[in-house]
Amino acid sequence: MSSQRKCPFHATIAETEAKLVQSLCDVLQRCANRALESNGTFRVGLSGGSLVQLLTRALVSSNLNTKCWKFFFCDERYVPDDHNESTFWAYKTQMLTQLPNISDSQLIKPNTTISLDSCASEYAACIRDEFGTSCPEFDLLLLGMGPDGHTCSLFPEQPIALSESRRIVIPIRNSPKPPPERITFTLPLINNAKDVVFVVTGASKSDVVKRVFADKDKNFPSAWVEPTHGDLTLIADKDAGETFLNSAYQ
Ligand SMILES: O=C(O)[C@H](O)[C@@H](O)[C@H](O)[C@H](O)COP(=O)(O)O
Repeated sequence: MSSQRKCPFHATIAETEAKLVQSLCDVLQRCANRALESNGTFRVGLSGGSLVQLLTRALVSSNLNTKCWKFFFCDERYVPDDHNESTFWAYKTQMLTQLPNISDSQLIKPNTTISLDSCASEYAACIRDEFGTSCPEFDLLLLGMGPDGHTCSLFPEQPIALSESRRIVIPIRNSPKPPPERITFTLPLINNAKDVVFVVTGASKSDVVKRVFADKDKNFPSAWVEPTHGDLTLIADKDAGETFLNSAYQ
């Protein structure tokens, strides 16, 4: 099952990790400049996994001024803030420790001390307040992708989450990847962003990168990411990008 992509699509398959980090720096610079010129704040959505280290490297190696940046979480595990499975905690302990100019208050995190449903709805309200609109438009979303084609906490086994059309953040109760309880951005919020960038590494993802970005195979949640008025970018290392590179794509 494949379909035509309507949004502009860019792909970078980086030969080395240094080049991948440089591509990420370039995206950050472009999106931050645009946001800061137009409204004085750069709002970016983060994902967990390998992105934590890659983004940290990108920011450490660049001289980007992050003073007016705000970081949100495209998904978060429903665990205490200082839990070793918390994505917030990963950024706090791995990124903020290396970037003292970024303060804790620039990480806008979900409240995982309340019920899971409230955590999701409160985070949605927080995002709507931040943007002053019911239809927030992130300047940039940085997404990862699992070998099963999941992104954020939208998993192939959970089609109802994928079909959410009203709420911008929802609770997830049966994530096949632990921990089972999470909150996640939904497609209406993801696809309203100005730029959505997947950062994907590792040979285990080579086939799925091709299935998602070349075949646009909707069996994989990542293939549903298609900004309605923004750009879609894939930044992959050569292991993850190999099968994609060898295929014809448009
Ligand atoms: O909450 C999670 O389980 C992770 O955030 C997860 O969704 C991650 O983003 C992808 O699995 C890609 O992870 P890697 O880049 O580490 O492979």
